[in-house]
Amino acid sequence: MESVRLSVNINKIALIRNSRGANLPDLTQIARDCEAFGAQGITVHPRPDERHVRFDDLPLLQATVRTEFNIEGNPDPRFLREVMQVKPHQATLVPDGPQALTSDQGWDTAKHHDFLVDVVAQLQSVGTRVSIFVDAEERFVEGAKRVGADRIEFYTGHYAKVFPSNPIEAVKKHVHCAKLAVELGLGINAGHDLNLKNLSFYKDQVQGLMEVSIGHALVCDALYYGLQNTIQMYLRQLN
Ligand SMILES: CC(=O)[C@@H](O)[C@H](O)COP(=O)(O)O
Ligand SMILES: NCC(=O)COP(=O)(O)O
Repeated sequence: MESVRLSVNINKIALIRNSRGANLPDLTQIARDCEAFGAQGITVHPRPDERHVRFDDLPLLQATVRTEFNIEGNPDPRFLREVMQVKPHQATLVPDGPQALTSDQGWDTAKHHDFLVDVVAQLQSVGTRVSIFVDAEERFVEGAKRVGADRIEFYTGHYAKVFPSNPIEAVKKHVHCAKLAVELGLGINAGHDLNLKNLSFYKDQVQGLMEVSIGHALVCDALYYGLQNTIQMYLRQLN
């Protein structure tokens, strides 16, 4: 069985860089190093205020990343234009509003059906695989299939909150919806607040999981263990 791929989200590295205005740390070097340390993908999530990764980072990262480049975000006109120019391997559509502190829910794929059909088709027309960020609810998974997505990404923020007190309850809907996604022929990614404590349980329970994207906890762990060790520690959870 293939192991689950680790895509490192480097938004928080960009946040540090932006706090001083110069190019330290160098985001493209970080992406290169993450890959050299074992990351199987690089994820970024440009937001309208560009407080993390900026839109002008995207072409440089596309030229740098040798594994899989995944751009996440709300497909407003600017996001869609920039991502279609860059043509990453994967785009993950996330419904965050412009003021969102961080992602806190997935799409209502029925309510936004027509919009998503259009955006998914546009991105696929330039060769980009499209994943849709959803909560683990049957109706949202079915809706993702209906809009033509290639994959779903399960929002794992709620899982991460409940996991410490009740891991089985926390993962229940994900296990169920993953089976449905596999039946529907959708690939499965997952992310948000995954960490060294909750990752291996999630991976063991959720059959069909292909990829996780992890940023916040991984960057926090790297402050203590260093980036190379930390990436290896996350990879061990996935193998
Ligand atoms: C969709 C998702 O969960 C991630 O893209 C996350 O939102 C990134 O987090 P930050 O932008 O808060 O680092
Ligand atoms: N798609 C989730 C992601 O990229 C990272 O989320 P987090 O680990 O920063 O919470």
